[in-house]
Amino acid sequence: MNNVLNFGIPKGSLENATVELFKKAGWQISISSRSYFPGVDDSEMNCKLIRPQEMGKYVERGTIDAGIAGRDWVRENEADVVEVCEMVYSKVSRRPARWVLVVGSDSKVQGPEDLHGATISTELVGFTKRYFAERNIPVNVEFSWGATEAKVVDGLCDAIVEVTETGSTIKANGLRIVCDLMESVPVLLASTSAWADPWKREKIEQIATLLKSSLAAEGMVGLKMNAPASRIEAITKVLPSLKNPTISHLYNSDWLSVESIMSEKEVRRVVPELLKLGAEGIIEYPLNKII
Ligand SMILES: Nc1ncnc2c1ncn2[C@@H]1O[C@H](COP(=O)(O)OP(=O)(O)OP(=O)(O)O)[C@@H](O)[C@H]1O
Ligand SMILES: O=P(O)(O)OC[C@H]1O[C@H](OP(=O)(O)OP(=O)(O)O)[C@H](O)[C@@H]1O
Ligand SMILES: [Mg+2]
Repeated sequence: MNNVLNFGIPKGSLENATVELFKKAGWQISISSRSYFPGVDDSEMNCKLIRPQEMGKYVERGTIDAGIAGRDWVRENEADVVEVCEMVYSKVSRRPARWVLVVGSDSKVQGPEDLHGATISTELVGFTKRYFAERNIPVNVEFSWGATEAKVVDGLCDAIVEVTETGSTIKANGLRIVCDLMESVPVLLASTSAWADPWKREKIEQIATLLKSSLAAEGMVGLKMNAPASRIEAITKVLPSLKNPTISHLYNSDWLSVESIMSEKEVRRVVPELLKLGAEGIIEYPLNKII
């Protein structure tokens, strides 16, 4: 029988971004409506959609070998799992999600200490309780099933602890962020038993490497050009690179070929300088992965 890795894809906010990232990494995951068992074009993998709030629990038990979930929920559940790597992406951006303390715009609260005796509504109850207990601020923390922002608008609570990415929900409800409590990024988790199994560990590491290298390549490009040998010192000085630019000789010529990897944003600054220094035949190409 083939070796198979049981892998959890986070259902909900991180679902589409995770599937897109796997696509860049070389795996086609297809999710059909109402089915919790996505197809994947890898006979060594079985995928299952699991809520990020429960991923840690199932990975800890070994029900699934590995999976991706926000670090916020892994910590909340104090799951005993191996954190293989972190990846910086959220629902719509490549930034961490932020858990923030939020109040109504007319609230006088300026810091957590002003919430002495207050009622705080949140989905992340354990973390919030620990946060205030560590600061000796007595508060009443209530579990929220969602639409949490509405509760502080309505006066159902004094403050909320909520996750934010773009800030649009907080803004749309006219709320104010008091302070940041925690940042969270998706993490690749493995069960201790899968990590101890040489085949599964290698498979998980392969997935981690390819997902991370796909993220690393985003916004990066390669730039290649011909340069007169006499100007090579000046040209390499203006070229950003991962390590050092690659330089090779053009056949039967005293010109050199120079190649370098850089952020796409740097290209518009670098190209005019390269032209002034005598570079010719400049080409820019996209990158799929940086390993
Ligand atoms: N824009 C975002 N909104 C909410 N959670 C996000 C966002 N970006 C990343 N996350 C992460 O996604 C995980 C929460 O996923 P979940 O699917 O529960 O989000 P949700 O939008 O609250 O789901 P639901 O639609 O069921 O309320 C957390 O780990 C959180 O840090
Ligand atoms: O900062 P933003 O980009 O606006 O994203 C954050 C919002 O997205 C999530 O809401 P969700 O869609 O899960 O609704 P819910 O409150 O009903 O869970 C989260 O709970 C915030 O409300
Ligand atoms: Mg939600």
